[in-house]
Amino acid sequence: MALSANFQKEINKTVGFIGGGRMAQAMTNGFISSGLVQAKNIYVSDSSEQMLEVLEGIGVNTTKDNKSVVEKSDLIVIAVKPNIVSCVLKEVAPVVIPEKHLFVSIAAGITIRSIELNLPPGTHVVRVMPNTPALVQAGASVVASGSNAVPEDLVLVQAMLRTVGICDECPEYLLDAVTGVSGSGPAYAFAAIEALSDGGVKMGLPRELSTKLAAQTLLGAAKMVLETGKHPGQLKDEVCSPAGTTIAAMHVLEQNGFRGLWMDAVEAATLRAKELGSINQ
Ligand SMILES: NC(=O)C1=CN([C@@H]2O[C@H](COP(=O)(O)OP(=O)(O)OC[C@H]3O[C@@H](n4cnc5c(N)ncnc54)[C@H](OP(=O)(O)O)[C@@H]3O)[C@@H](O)[C@H]2O)C=CC1
Ligand SMILES: O=C(O)[C@@H]1CCC=N1
Repeated sequence: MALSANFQKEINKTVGFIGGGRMAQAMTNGFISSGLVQAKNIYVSDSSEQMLEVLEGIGVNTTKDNKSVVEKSDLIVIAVKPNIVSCVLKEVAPVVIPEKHLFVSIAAGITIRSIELNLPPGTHVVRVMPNTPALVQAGASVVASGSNAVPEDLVLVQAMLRTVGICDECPEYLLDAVTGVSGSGPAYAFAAIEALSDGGVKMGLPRELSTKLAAQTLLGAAKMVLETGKHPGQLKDEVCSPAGTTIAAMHVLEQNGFRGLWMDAVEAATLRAKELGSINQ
């Protein structure tokens, strides 16, 4: 399985983003650099002047007018915070043409049902949980189909997301758990890299070297899991020499609840996604 995406043929669609923050920028940069969509065919709206300036630097079309993004786009990504999704959908609903537009929501926790209820009947909706490594074409996304979406919609959205990483499909009820693993997961990995680097600095390594070694080590380990198909436990065993250095370190990690901590973290993020869905109908 490929860790990162390949260059793709350009799609003949205009793509809109409502909300031009961190995730929209990761996706637009990924789409443009993979050759999937030209910057001139991307329309982004954001309420922040500062954000619009950053987006102009990428070369995409920018505006403060959410409705004009819908009018100019075939596919519209809803990339605002979960608590304002319904407000934004109500605002643009009058200009939505159900036979033309495909709505793609990346908002954590927000259900397809609540999105569909805020749009004209029959509007095609796909819900996605992406992650920020899309910026460097090493993203992980999972898609779930709305009740009016047709197979071609899912094929299109998956093809787009595969230009910025891997993309799988699952039933919607699993998307909150996906959020807990891969949506929020980059933050856990960044914290792990920082902590590994701190350990190196504590033992005398210069910071720059220590961070580089920590990041490359997580990247290499992740590549081995994806490319060898071996169970991560087996790969871990292959590093642990009898009475060696690694098993001594693993003992410390296990004594301090390392695995339980990561599982608790995924559970907390999943439950928070469910909560966001129930309070933002
Ligand atoms: N960041 C991540 O790693 C991931 C995020 N997501 C989801 O993506 C969505 C966006 O997250 P993220 O990119 O981090 O958020 P950001 O806050 O970085 O971006 C959202 C942007 O939308 C702007 N905005 C606020 N109100 C409006 C409005 N009415 N119309 C247009 N734009 C508006 C915000 O401006 P202002 O700041 O001025 O309010 C901000 O610039 C969320 O729903 C999140 O759950 C999903 C996967 C991963
Ligand atoms: O923290 C959040 O709510 C968003 C969703 C997944 C990653 N970031």
